[in-house]
Amino acid sequence: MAASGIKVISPWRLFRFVRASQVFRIPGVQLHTTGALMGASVEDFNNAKAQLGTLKKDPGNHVKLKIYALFKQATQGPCNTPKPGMLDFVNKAKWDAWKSLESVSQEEARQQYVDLIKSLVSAEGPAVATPPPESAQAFQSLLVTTEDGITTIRFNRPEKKNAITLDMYKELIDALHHAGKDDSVITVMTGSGDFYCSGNDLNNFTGIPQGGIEKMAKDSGELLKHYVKAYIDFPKPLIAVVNGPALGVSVTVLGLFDVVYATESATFHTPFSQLGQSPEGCSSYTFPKIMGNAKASEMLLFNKKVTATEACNLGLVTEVFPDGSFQSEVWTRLKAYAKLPPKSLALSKQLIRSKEKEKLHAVNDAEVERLIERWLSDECMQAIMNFFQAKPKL
Ligand SMILES: CCCCC/C=C/CC(=O)SCCNC(=O)CCNC(=O)[C@H](O)C(C)(C)COP(=O)(O)OP(=O)(O)OC[C@H]1O[C@@H](n2cnc3c(N)ncnc32)[C@H](O)[C@@H]1OP(=O)(O)O
Repeated sequence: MAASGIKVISPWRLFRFVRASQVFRIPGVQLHTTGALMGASVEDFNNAKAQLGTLKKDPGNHVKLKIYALFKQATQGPCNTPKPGMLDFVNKAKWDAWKSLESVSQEEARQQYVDLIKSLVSAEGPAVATPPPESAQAFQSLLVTTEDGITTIRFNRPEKKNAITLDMYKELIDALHHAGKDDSVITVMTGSGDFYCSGNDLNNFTGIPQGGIEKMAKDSGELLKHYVKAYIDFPKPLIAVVNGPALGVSVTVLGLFDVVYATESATFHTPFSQLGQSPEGCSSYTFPKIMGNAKASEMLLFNKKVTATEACNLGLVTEVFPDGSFQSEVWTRLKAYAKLPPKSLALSKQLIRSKEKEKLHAVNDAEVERLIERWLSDECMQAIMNFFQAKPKL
């Protein structure tokens, strides 16, 4: 169907509705037939063909078949190709549609084609200027784009190694909610620059706001809970493209992703005890489940930094790619994933997740409760002061 600029999908769905009737009456679309005798010019016909590509709504297979048949009839005259076999549903449906127009002249078919496209365009209402992408409008510290069925959420503070500020947590929650509802098939998280993300921005705990330090800890706890909840409840496949070192909360939530791809030089580090803190992102549950208690304890209690290959052997990372070909190999693969049937993907993910959603929410609540205490502890305050005074690298 390349010539008519349309694609017919799902042989089974097509078979079901085309089998019943070859009469094209299209509900919801009023045909403004200007009369076959007047005849549309070749220019009108070409314009209509171009307009077809601008339709925002999928007109459905029934209409697409009609468009196809009119296009063939207008450009080639009556159907003159052998009838496809009964089991070749798509080609049989197309052939039947074209064949059913054999008594229509080419000129008349051209006019009907033009009228049909006009009707579809006017059914969509007046053209509205496309707003700039939400990323450009709304987000300060993220780059969010949707292309080829993939919504990409990119941490975008490379000068601070993509550390997550309080505002950035809010932006990430918004971006995830939006991605969960948009028409993309998969969602990808990645980082700008040489880091994936250096975790919580330690400045989040340095200013003492009105209401005192207890209120700050409580508010941060609420924010963290919502942040992690956005991952637990995320309805579509969520894929991390770990382009460099990852720290703290950016590592712990990886246990809530469906797939994690990492470049060879990436590292994974959760230095909680070093910072006087405790695990979050449901890692106190997901890490032992993924890698076993002993290995999880090395990471979550004893601050062990693991390489991408080690993280892959532990089951936290799905696959590791050479640094040189990481981006091209991963994005080629993601583009192919985004062509899979979206509903099937989302429903399969939800089946997997639904078994333990309740558990994950309970773990999130418990982790946040513990962290609120930790943030008020001398151990934690001392660790943060040390970072800003001596700037020891983790
Ligand atoms: C709502 C609240 C929820 C809280 C949830 C809790 C989560 C827990 C965690 O996430 S724990 C992990 C916290 N992260 C860290 O402790 C990392 C601290 N940073 C470092 O150790 C190093 O900066 C580094 C190893 C990430 C990178 O070292 P490198 O030498 O390559 O680069 P610089 O140190 O020069 O970094 C460039 C500038 O970026 C600033 N920066 C980097 N990470 C953070 C961070 N997490 N918080 C604050 N600032 C960070 C760094 O200070 C440099 O800034 P400067 O140019 O102004 O000096």
